[in-house]
Amino acid sequence: MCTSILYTAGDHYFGRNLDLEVSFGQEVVVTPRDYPFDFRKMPTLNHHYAIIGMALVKDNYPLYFDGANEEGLGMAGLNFAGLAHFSPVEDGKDNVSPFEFIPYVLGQCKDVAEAKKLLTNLNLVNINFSDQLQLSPLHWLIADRQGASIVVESTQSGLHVYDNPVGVLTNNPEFPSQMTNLANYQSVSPADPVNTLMPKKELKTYSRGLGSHMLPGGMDSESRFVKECFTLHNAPAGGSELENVTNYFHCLHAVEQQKGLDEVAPDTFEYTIYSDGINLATGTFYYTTYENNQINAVQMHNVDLDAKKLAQFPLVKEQVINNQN
Ligand SMILES: C[C@H](CCC(=O)NCC(=O)O)[C@H]1CC[C@H]2[C@@H]3[C@H](O)C[C@@H]4C[C@H](O)CC[C@]4(C)[C@H]3CC[C@]12C
Repeated sequence: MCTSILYTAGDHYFGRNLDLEVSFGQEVVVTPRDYPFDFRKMPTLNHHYAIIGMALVKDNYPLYFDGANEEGLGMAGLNFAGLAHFSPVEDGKDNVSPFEFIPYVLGQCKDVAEAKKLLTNLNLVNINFSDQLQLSPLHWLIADRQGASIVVESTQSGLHVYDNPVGVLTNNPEFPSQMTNLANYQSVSPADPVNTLMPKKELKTYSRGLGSHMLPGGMDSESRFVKECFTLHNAPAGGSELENVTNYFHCLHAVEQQKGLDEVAPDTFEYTIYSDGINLATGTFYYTTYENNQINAVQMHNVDLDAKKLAQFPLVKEQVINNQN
């Protein structure tokens, strides 16, 4: 499972938890402006916006899991198993495979409004990257540095682009169903509850935090969607980049999966392999890994964005303990 968010605190911060039982060997990858993006059915993009994000580089092709471009448009692919449907190539359509979708959008669009325009003739097609790396059943969260966000889902009933008023995406069910389910949790609150159960009787509160007693806490995607909406929309805005980044990672880590809690096969557990976030205004990309709670950063503009080669930063996976004596 995965969770992706857009946190607003002066600047906008975008990223995700990647929850899975196996690692693909992903790293932080910057694709400079003149690094050609070849597409199977669309013309090559020889010049495009530079992109920073988490990717697996295969045969010199950056297979992005999530990322953002130099204009502050971000995008993340999350599992949408059993519901994602990718079609055959159709003449007259913009035929793009899911593995090309992040470079296709981030390479050309500076904000959500431009992305929406680009998507009007899109057909997400069932073309594998290779026999070894077949299509993943994904849906996507796209967000920009003005705070707009949309969800893109390609299902049996066609391509759907939804405005996302909450800035959160997890996995199944479809986005509109997740939004409908939220209504069940409207009374969840950081404040003490008001006794509407028996208004004329006194009920003593026995604990702090009772306003969130009904908040779901399961690993499943519906529970994480509700929990993250509550966490994100009650998170304070910090007064500095350091405070904002700290708050941002608390929001993501609130729904992280620890090893041992989500068994996907006998004795095999999905866990939060990494959490990442980019300040969409400055291009600083931050991440933590399961093994290393320290926040690491790669600043996109410290890389030569006119270079000819990809810039690759292997993840720092070693735990760092600040020994005080
Ligand atoms: C499985 C995860 C999504 C995490 C998630 O939701 N997990 C588990 C669950 O819910 O079951 C997705 C997100 C991005 C995906 C990768 C990217 O799309 C890039 C690449 C695309 C190729 O078609 C397949 C491999 C490859 C490398 C994908 C493998 C599966 C990834 C890593």
